[in-house]
Amino acid sequence: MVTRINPCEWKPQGVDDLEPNAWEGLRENKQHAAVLAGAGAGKTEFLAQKAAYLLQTGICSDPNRILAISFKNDAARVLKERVNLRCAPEQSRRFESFTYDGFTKFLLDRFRLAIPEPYAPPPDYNIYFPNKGTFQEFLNNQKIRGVNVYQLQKDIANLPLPAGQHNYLALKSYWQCRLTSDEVALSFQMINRLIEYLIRSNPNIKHALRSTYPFVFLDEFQDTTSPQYELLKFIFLESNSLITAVGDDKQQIMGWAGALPEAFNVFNQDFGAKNFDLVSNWRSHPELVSMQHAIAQMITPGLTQPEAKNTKNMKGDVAAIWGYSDRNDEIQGVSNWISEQINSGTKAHELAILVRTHADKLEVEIAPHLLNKGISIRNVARIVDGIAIQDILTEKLTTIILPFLYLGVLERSPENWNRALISLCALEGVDFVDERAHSQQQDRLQYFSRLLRQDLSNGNFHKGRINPTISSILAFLTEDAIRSSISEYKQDRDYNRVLNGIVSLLEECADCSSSWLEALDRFQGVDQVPLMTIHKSKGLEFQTIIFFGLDAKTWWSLTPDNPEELRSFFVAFTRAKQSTFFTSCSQTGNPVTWIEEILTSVGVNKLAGPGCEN
Ligand SMILES: Nc1ncnc2c1ncn2[C@@H]1O[C@H](COP(=O)(O)OP(=O)(O)OP(=O)(O)O)[C@@H](O)[C@H]1O
Repeated sequence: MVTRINPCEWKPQGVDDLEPNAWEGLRENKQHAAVLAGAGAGKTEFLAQKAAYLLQTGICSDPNRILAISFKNDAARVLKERVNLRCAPEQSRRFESFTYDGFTKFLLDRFRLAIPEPYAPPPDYNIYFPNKGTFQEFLNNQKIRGVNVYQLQKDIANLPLPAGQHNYLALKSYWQCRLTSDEVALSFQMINRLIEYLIRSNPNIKHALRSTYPFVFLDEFQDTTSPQYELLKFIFLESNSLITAVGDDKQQIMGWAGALPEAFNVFNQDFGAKNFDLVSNWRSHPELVSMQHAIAQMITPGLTQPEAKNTKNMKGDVAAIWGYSDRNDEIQGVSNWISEQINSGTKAHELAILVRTHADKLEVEIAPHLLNKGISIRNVARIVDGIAIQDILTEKLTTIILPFLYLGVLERSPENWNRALISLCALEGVDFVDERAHSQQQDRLQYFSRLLRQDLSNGNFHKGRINPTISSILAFLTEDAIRSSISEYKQDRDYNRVLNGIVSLLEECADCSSSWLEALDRFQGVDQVPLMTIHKSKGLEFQTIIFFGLDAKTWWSLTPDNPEELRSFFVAFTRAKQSTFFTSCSQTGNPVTWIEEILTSVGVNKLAGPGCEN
């Protein structure tokens, strides 16, 4: 039996301390809480600590669970991992971390048959991502005239089912076509509506959710869409479940995708939440924090500057706009600068290149220059065998397989051992209080990792070994157990897509490595310069950020009256722990003068870019 910690004696793990407001927010378990904080304030860390607090003290006791909903797959995975590593397995298995779409899909797969007819989709439904063209095509095919495509798109996402009650033929017909076609495909917006209908029609499901999850965490709350928020409100308002919403209004960058305006105000009004403002910045050092604050003030005037907790550990400029007049000079100059940084000891994966859009175009331009210097770049959005690298890395199947591969390569690796054992016990349904069953699984793991080490000995380094080794891991864990416990993998197509992606990416990495360890590290992006769009960089952090293309053509919409774009700029700026650089090339576009002026006023100067100083 795991011993409970007295709440007064509980201490945070992995960090020395929390700031006073974070402590208060963590201990708040009588009222809903809204934790508002700037970039790098430790919002995600706060949720991981709060989960550990609730589970380890028994405030969230068996069989109750914590439901955590994050915005991105990797945020959901990181949160889950932190809780796994800090809590006993019996506790951490009661922490369920989903993305919003993952949560609604999980409910759909579980309760599909309870959706009133004719809305229950078949078990092998697909997920699809419609765009304007898809809706237009539908209207054309159905010969429906006079319907605005955008309005139809909005109504599908917002109007409750059954569709006929709105006396709106196009909407009803859209649902009918989708649900009766040979291959049923649903968007996540449609799944949201189906779940709302499911719960409205089955009050017992609502009660079950309320009693299963007395604690609900919402990360990056500022980007929750209206239908997502309405569904959560419908399930949890006026229940005993306590919601902790964390976020930062200044980082709302999903307005175009329907993010709820004034999300925190709406939440406060509906739920009467108590507010906790975090005032530290643990990520960046004081000079960078002051610079970031100038932009934060433009988004929300009157803000107090956060207290920077990180220290500066580098010489030279911490931020600058690097001016170029020629695109080749820009690419060459930045490549040389990156190479110098790596030669002086910076890890390649700590130097990230961000772009507003079209990471693939920049990859084509810059990758050969870096490769000439022995540096690899990783475009996290690149598709490998039908799936983006960033998605492969955050898939649950990857989190299960990877620790086993490391155990086959490393003689001792306690972290990977723990991760592998947690997966094994969870898949075998081992009760963690059953010490005998637990120790049997340890013996099995020990035996199997010995076999894996024979399989992956370096004399055996050949990419042809990857597929059979992964197959043997899956056979050991049994694919059936994996697929029945992870709702996303119920359908062959989804499961195979991920599995093929993992194998192909690992084979690709083995091609440029000289050992298994190098290939596995490479798979994870170690020693490669990450390249991504700002949207993909959300929630991440790096030592240095180089933002390519601060010019009026690339960033035509960065104007003083477009707050969403300014917030995107702010997100990019705040990813850096030590330094942030922007490139601006007159051959690509004119400078964004107004933002350059603001940056200059806080010490971010425009300089000749590396390589053209003379
Ligand atoms: N109490 C703490 N003590 C020391 N380090 C901390 C603490 N809280 C957070 N950190 C570290 O500070 C960094 C930023 O934390 P985190 O990512 O949780 O911030 P955030 O508020 O979610 O950031 P953002 O919204 O900008 O993505 C991380 O490296 C994290 O490990």
